[in-house]
Amino acid sequence: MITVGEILYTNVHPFFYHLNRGKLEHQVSFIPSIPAKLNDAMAKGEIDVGAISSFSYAKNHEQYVLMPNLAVSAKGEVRSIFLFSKKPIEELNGCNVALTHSSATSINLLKLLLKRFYKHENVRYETVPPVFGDMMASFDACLLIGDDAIEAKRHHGDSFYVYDLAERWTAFTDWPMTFAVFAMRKEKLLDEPNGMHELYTEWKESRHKNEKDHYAELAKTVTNDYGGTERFWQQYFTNLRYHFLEEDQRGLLYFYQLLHEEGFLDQKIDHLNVWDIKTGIHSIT
Ligand SMILES: C=C(O[C@@H]1C=C(C(=O)O)C=C[C@H]1O)C(=O)O
Repeated sequence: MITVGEILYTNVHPFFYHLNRGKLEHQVSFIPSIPAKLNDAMAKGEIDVGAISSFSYAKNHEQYVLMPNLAVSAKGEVRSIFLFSKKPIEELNGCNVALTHSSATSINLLKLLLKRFYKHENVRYETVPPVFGDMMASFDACLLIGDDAIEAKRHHGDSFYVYDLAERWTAFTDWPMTFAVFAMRKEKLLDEPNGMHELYTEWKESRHKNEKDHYAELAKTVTNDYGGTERFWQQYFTNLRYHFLEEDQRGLLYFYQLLHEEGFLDQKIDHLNVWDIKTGIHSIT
């Protein structure tokens, strides 16, 4: 049996929407949750495979192997990871910032951007539940991700300064940002290569079906479930990068390098361990 983490955010729907759950049922069980919980469960070995925060991969890379060519990345705007602020971002030194408890990558990306590129040495961060009203009642700014961020922007986007973190990252570095990667626990891959292969094929197939109709059907379903317009969701999915191309991988390694330089990541990560279906695990530098 393979235990699979399923992020409860719309941004990973392209991989899950057309999944043939009936076919996988006999060998796979799904655990739906927010990224931070799935990161922890995966680190503890309670989950064997799934999309996790790219930051969490860095922390536990010795235990993990990445599935090739699957990720959630953006070059420029991501449209679902926002810093909402009462002041312009340039003036946040000395301020209090609330961080959503559901993220790992974006909270570290925010800390990195503020320290490295805005030269803010003195920002106080607190991790709290993603409740926009509570966050803005007690803090100068707050970071939300996923559907929480989309909803807050929809309702409060005009009342605050709003910064898209991927847009900021690409503006400063020219690289894409990868928020989620598909990681497997190494020992499970060795035990169940066929089951992993089947899952991998299903995720790719689901993504392919969504790309084929330009996310039209998915956008319709998501609009019914979450509101917004079909046009918004179709553009949202089309804008995201789901193929973890070489440029995405290099951008991710650059992110890890800067995190290490600024003291947000103890380990120096200069390669990614990626599964090659034919030859086993190989290293990308
Ligand atoms: C694109 C997004 O990426 C998500 C952000 C994550 C993080 O910050 O740790 C983790 C998983 C991703 O699904 C989003 O939430 O909007």
